[in-house]
Amino acid sequence: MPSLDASFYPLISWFRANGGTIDESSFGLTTFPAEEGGRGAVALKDIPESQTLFSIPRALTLSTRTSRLPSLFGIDRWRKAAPAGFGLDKGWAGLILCMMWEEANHGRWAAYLASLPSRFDTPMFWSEEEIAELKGTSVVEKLGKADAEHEFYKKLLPAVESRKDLFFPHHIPVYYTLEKFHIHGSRILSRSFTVDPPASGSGYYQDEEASAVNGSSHAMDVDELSPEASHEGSGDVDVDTDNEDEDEGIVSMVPMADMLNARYESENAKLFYEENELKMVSTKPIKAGEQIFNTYSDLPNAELLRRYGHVDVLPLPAELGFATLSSDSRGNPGDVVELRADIVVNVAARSTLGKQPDSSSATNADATMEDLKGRIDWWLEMGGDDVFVLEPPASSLPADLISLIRLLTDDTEWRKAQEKDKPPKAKTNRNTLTILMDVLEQRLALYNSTLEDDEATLASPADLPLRKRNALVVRLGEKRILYGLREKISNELDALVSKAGDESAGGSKRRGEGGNEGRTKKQRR
Ligand SMILES: C[S@@+](CC[C@H](N)C(=O)[O-])C[C@H]1O[C@@H](n2cnc3c(N)ncnc32)[C@H](O)[C@@H]1O
Repeated sequence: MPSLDASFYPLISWFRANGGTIDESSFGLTTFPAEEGGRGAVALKDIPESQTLFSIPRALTLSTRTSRLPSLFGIDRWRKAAPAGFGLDKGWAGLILCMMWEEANHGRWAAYLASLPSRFDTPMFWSEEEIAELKGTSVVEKLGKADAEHEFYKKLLPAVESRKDLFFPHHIPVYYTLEKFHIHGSRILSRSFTVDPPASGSGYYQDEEASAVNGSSHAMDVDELSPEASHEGSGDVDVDTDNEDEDEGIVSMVPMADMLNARYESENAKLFYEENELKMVSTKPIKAGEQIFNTYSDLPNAELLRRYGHVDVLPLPAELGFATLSSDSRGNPGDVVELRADIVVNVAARSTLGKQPDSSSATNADATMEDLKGRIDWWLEMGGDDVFVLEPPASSLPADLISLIRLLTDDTEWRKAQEKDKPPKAKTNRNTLTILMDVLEQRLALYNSTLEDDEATLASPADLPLRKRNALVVRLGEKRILYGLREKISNELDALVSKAGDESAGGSKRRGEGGNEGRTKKQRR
């Protein structure tokens, strides 16, 4: 069993002194090896299902509702957009400012904030060279570093500078810096929960008197637990979390609940809420010595890395169809690949031009692009997506991707779609599959390395730094899906070709199975 670590005592004693309760005979904090999450929670004895491991008074969660700052600042100026106010109830700037202020003034959450990490392995903190390792993955586009800096300079700093009585000038270079903004933002991204308000609707912004009351637990005897508070897996720095509505869930830091690590399909505890407190409850029996996990909805590695700074590496079930060239087939079974529609449009344009007698003419190219632009605008107007999610090969291909390919490459389908006001059905034929193969090649071309390269690097990981290794694991997972899909589509094409051969030998050729394009053999990346 992992040893219990005295470094957790300040957090635990602060938690208990402020009304938190812990079943200390069952629940302990400890430090696991880094690849198992580092600091985390452990079962000290066999725990049955539905046992409360600890409880947190709502008043001890840290949010713009529980911090005194918004009411001291003035709710109107906090909420109103510039120039009348600072729009601090939108996004995470308000919560970040509360965290900065509580830290600067050694407020109620000082011991909790001091216990949180200040160093992160999320790509937000990576160097350019490290970020380059992620080229081709969806992580790069979603970093949101520029948006975060904009929030800091345009919203948070002006609010700070407007109130010298609340934000002392000598605190500014220490607590209200861009670096601190990123640190608190990353703490929110990796640890916060969205907590619904109590049914009574009380406790919106705290006034001074209310928050002066220590957050003692008014434990209620409630047999039935309400739905769980959701882990803030969904939030982004740039997501608009409009907290105007008092019924809406609010992004909150939840001490103790955020000490639990996550692992694919390993969740054994969940956070539930009652009127006055939140409770972490076991959702299955946990054996003494096992880690207690609260998992954020089995995310793919790209998202785990972007939000939390870690990746899951587990055996990949063969039936999911991930391609592997080596004997080591480990990764995250929940991986997916994002595919942008512009790749599909470019491949469709090439295919259309290729069929024209004078494919090199600039006039033809312009006309083709103009036509495709009309089709894609129509697609978006009809609510079509501009990013598709490719799942492991055992799952079916996204129906909307097939539909878009038909819309872009088949004039009859395009005409029918407009007549019926409905995108084409997701039926595959030789033409769609050939285009899909090309799309997969183009998607693979976005990476700097091949599956072979990555597997070879991972096979000799001796001095692979953690960030490089995590980037490689993300790339590898995505490529294993793309290679697997390419194999699957190639087999489907082969089957169609031989079926068409048989039928033409037998004299009957089915409609729709004999596109003009021959199948082009691509060089494997
Ligand atoms: C909610 S906190 C859990 C407590 C955290 N381990 C700590 O030391 O404070 C989430 C963070 O823990 C780490 N983590 C969680 N699950 C992990 C896992 N399976 N492998 C590696 N790190 C993990 C990541 O750094 C993540 O951002």
